[in-house]
Amino acid sequence: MSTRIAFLKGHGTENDFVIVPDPENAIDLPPAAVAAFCDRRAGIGGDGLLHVVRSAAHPEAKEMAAEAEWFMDYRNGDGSIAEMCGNGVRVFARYLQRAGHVTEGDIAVATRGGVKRAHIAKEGDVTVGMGKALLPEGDVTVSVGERSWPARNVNMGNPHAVAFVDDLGHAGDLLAPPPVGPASAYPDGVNVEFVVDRGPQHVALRVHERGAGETRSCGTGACAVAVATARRDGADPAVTGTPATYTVDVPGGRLVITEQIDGEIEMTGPAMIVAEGEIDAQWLETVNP
Ligand SMILES: N[C@@H](CCC[C@H](N)C(=O)O)C(=O)O
Repeated sequence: MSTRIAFLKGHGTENDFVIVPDPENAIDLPPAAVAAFCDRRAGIGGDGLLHVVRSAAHPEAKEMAAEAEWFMDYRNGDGSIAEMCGNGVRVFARYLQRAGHVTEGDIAVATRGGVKRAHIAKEGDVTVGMGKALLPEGDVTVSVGERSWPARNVNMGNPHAVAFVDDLGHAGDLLAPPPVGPASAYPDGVNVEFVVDRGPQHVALRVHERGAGETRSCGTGACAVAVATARRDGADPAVTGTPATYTVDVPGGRLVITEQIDGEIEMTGPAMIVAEGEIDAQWLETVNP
């Protein structure tokens, strides 16, 4: 691993990320190094890591290079790879703007879940086109201790189980991944959202993220929740011919999600960069000798 690595720290509704700019994909980032960077006590700390690479320089993104110059090589805090990260895309767009790679307005970002388009607003919010939700058939159940709930299986590029509960406290401490069944519904693991109503088209959630634990927000999770809640409410924009907008409160703030009549989902919320620095070379040696 190179001995001088610059990093930044950013968050979107307190879903926080270590950002590692590496345009030419020259930095070796094995899972153990990612986990060390994201460690909140012995590292920098983050729910995940945004490896910023030119699409043309990354084997998984080359084919998207004509459409999107930059690839978000997203890693969960435990070092595992995920297909998509909604808050991550917003923070990624904010980073590209801050670094001067793009200006305010519309930009494209390559992700493992395809090319996403983000709009950077003057006021500070970033809106991202999240694509369409898939709602696989089949009953899913989420359990915490003695309680269990039926859940909705929603795929936003990454897998989610959305459970409506009476009280977010019923989700308990969420120190461990809540069991979700049947396991065959989620061969690669799952992100779990617990949801309560707050008012008309307004809900609140808690989330246990695959590869990160309980986090303060999850953008793909908020989209999954908005779609699951809309269907529960009998609102399917493709059928009603009216877009459905839901406000989703997360422990770290608020996201606004709109599903258009063609099924395309847009998510709007804040995205900030909070710090930048350089990884200490000696520490790096202990992480990845
Ligand atoms: N926090 C993210 C989701 C990150 C990936 C997730 N943990 C997974 O493994 O699928 C978001 O904002 O969407």
